[in-house]
Amino acid sequence: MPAFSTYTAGTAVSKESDRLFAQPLTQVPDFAFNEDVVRVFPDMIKRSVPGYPTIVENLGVLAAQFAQPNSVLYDLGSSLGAVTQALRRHVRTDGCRVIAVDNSAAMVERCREYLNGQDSMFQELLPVEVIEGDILALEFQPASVVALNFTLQFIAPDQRTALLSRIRQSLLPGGALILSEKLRFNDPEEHALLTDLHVAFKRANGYSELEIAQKRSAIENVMKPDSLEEHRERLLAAGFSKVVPWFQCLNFASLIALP
Ligand SMILES: C[S@@+](CC[C@H](N)C(=O)[O-])C[C@H]1O[C@@H](n2cnc3c(N)ncnc32)[C@H](O)[C@@H]1O
Ligand SMILES: O=C(O)C(=O)C[C@]1(C(=O)O)C=C[C@@H](O)C=C1
Repeated sequence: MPAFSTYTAGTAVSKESDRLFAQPLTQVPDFAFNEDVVRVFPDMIKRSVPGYPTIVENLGVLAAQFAQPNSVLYDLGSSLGAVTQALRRHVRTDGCRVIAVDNSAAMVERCREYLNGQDSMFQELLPVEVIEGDILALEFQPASVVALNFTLQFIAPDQRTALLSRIRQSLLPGGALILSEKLRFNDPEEHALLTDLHVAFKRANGYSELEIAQKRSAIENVMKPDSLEEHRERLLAAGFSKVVPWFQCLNFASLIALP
């Protein structure tokens, strides 16, 4: 029986602990957002990403400032819909609707269950459509808020500028892209210090040295972080006019990019 907790507004999400990398593996497979990850994802992301709950909740607060009447709010790489739920808690602008997109069938299936549960319990929530698909192939509608919460780092580096350009073109005046990412640092000492501190964060959250090492090798081929400078340059090259970091905890940060 899966364990459940009431996480947000009465919607039950799995509270199964992440033990995926606890046993020695003869060969560590590349990390994938599959059924096994979906089962433990709320626990995994909270224990792995410093500041994650603060980023998600405040993403809703920021979005409420940029939401324009009768526009779309995108949650790209929505996983189980944590950002979508924060948008629903905070955005009160007339006529807004959320489009959540993820290319993991397992994530999308579970996300729809959570959101349907919310819909049946509460009236007057922003309408949400959950699409199973590749954000690189998405036809964007005019949008006032686009959230990429720890998703761009999983997109092939040579595809990132084109995606951000298409997002920029879809953004309405007064809107914003909110981009959260793991960072790397050009200064080797700064990189080593913040990487060590991130390992200390994981250890303090109950991960063993084996779990930390096996997760690192699972993820290194599929997740390619950029530096803050690379993000800024790429966003400006994609047509954004201003890039404002609003949060950093160790090697994880979130930026506001204005059209
Ligand atoms: C770290 S998770 C995002 C976490 C989520 N935004 C949150 O705040 O809880 C990255 C997600 O991006 C999705 N993803 C990766 N590449 C994608 C793509 N090309 N199109 C759509 N979704 C993608 C993955 O399936 C995964 O669910
Ligand atoms: O850097 C790590 O070790 C991470 O686990 C980071 C990260 C992320 O930033 O998305 C990677 C995959 C998991 O989905 C959760 C967290």
